[in-house]
Amino acid sequence: MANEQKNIKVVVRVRPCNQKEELNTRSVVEVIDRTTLLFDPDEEDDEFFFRGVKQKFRDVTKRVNKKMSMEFDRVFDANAANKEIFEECVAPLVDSVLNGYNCSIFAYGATGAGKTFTMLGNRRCAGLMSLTMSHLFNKIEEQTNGYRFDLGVSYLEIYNEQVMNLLTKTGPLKLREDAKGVIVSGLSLTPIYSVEELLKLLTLGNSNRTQHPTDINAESSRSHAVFQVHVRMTDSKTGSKRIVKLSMIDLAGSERAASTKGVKSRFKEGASINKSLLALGNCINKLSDGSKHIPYRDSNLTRILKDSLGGNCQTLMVANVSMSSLPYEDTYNTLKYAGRAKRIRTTSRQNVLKSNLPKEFYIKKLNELIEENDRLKRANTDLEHQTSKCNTFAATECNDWCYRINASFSEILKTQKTLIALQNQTKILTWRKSLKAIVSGLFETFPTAQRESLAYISSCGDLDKEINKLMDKTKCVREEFKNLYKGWQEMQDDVQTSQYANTLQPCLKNQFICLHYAQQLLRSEHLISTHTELLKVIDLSYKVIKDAYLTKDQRYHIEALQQHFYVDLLKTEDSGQNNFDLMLTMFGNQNNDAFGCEGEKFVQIGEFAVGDELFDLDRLEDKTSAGNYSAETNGEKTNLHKTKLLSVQEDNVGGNSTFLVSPASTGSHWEKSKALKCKSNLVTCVLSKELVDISKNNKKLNNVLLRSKQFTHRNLMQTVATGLQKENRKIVPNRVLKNAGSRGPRDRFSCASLGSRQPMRALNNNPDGPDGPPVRFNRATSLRSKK
Ligand SMILES: Nc1ncnc2c1ncn2[C@@H]1O[C@H](COP(=O)(O)OP(=O)(O)OP(=O)(O)O)[C@@H](O)[C@H]1O
Repeated sequence: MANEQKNIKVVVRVRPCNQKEELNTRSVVEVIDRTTLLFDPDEEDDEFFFRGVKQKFRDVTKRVNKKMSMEFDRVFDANAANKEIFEECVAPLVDSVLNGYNCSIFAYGATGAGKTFTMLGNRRCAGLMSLTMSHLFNKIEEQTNGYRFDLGVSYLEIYNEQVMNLLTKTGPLKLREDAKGVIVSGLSLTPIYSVEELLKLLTLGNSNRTQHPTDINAESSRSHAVFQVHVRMTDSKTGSKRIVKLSMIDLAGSERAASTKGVKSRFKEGASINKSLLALGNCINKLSDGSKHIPYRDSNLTRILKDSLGGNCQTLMVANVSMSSLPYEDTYNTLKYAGRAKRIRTTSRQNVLKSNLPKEFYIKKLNELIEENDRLKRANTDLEHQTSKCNTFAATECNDWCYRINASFSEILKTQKTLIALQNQTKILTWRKSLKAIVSGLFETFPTAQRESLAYISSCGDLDKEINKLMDKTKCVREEFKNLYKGWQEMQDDVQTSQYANTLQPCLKNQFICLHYAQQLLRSEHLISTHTELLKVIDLSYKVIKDAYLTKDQRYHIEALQQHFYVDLLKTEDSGQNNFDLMLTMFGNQNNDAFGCEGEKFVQIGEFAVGDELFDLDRLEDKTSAGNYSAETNGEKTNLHKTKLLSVQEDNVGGNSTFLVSPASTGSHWEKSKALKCKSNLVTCVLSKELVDISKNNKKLNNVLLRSKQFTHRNLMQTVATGLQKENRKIVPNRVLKNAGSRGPRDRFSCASLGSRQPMRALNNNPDGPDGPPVRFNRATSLRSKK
């Protein structure tokens, strides 16, 4: 067991002046801070006057102030209460007692300095003894370390060098010394079980204590009182015991012989007290000097305090002083001794009392300990196993993160799908609304188109109401979407700060890519649905126009167009784009007032504000185009206004229509194929049955024309003309004019002029224009060829 070397802890307690001291005295102790005091400081009114004149120098007849600064473990000023001293200085000693260390607390000081007040207190204020015992009992009750506690107390006084038992009022008792220390012969311990019992014993002992009034203290204790608590701690497992001693000593106050006032018994008392205190002072001096021989045997007081001062003990000395200048010398001596006592070192060690148990007990104990050791080894293995599982735990935690990310993204995905579907639906309905307006316009312009128009209008229903409904829903879903996005961002932040950030980043990235592809998919679905809607409208418009507006001839041509390419065209994969072009070809090329709308207006029917979708949803709809719908091909936007391949222009009400090829198609493969189709249309029109019946050669001629690589208006007309001439020549050569260089009435190829039965002369009158020769078809020729 390690020995613990410690200095005696010395605290100074300054008591306030009593009534007597308050008059004509000054304070000789000034507390500077918690550990420092100044003894005999300068007086404030230390001024010296000579013949009424203030002198620079002091009164030489006056004593010089000591102004001694002294340091202690703690200095309590006149305002300090017993409880404060207890909590700061004594309570830690109680803990030491329960840990097996002997402890002593003794109050030192001159008579009337406040020793008894500190140790015993009074009716209003409990002293250190009762406070300590209460605390000790409380601590014992709290103890759960398998010890059983037995307490016994003794209360002695040393009066005139005689040791008396204050509890039994017996004595004098003899002191004996053995290897364990000083023993009071015939002293029996009184067992106690509660604080109340203890306080009763203390009161009893105090009442038995010798007290006599002195000059300074009316209730001066004329004896040294030693209160000892013996604590026996028994380990309930091993049966080992330890006995610890807590001593609390209230010393008698030193006094001058003069204060005995010549009373013999008081004089003897005082001499005895002074002798014992002198012995105590000597012991303190020797101990602090480190002397080997300590004169403990000089008095019974020092014999009893032997253990507390220089033995196996943790000691607290409370040096009591008055702040008054009356007991100046006593205060000085007390402080001087206290300062010396501070240097004393005690060696304390834990007290253990081995019990005389039989060998079998230790064998049994050893076996138990071996078992315990095995059990702890197993527990250790379990713990190691659990530690290795921590990695599994990390994996589980990481999985939880992944699950959270997946859940969050699937929610976003779902909501995004709903949101885009709602937007698409709204867009389609907005289209429909605009188309309804157009169809209504058609209906006004062409009353004959009533049936188709009305059917369409009635099929549309209350679009405004439906659109509003959808927009409300969209608003809600968008809000939901925003919240989800916010949650996602928070989760992303959490991921960044988590310890699995590196592992989870790819997971986040993957989910984001998935989201992006889902957007693309929805986008194409959206385009398909809008194309389908557009097809419907084209079809309807076509019917309306055909029935209401075109002449018989034109209707025939349109039908032919429809038969030969329009229907096929609609079936092709890129039908959306082509139909759109066709639509514009038919209606949007030039301002067509007849339809009650402009091409541009027509294009804008898809106007729809997309809004501020998240996750780059805004890319799905180009905001810069202000929501104008336009079909896209490979991400390349086609300008619908410029895609004009073929236009139908009204020539006259009588049915003479002119078909012309727009010079717009050059460049890309797609554009060329469009041009080719237009050429094909034209050729089909030119060779239509009504104009010239060359059915047998129709296919052949058709091929010839289509092989032509010249797409210009002029070249195409030339090719057609030449081709027809050749065909005519083959059939009836002499009836077809070789010189087909004359121009038509207009600067373009006129099917109408071919169809009408105008005299050839009239046609030939026209000089050759830059656009090529006019071609004449002789109906009679064609009829003959048929035969
Ligand atoms: N800190 C204090 N605050 C207030 N009063 C005090 C204080 N200390 C002592 N007194 C009072 O001073 C008087 C003397 O105190 P006390 O009896 O404790 O002195 P003592 O040192 O025990 O003297 P003696 O050695 O003669 O027994 C008592 O009336 C006590 O109430």
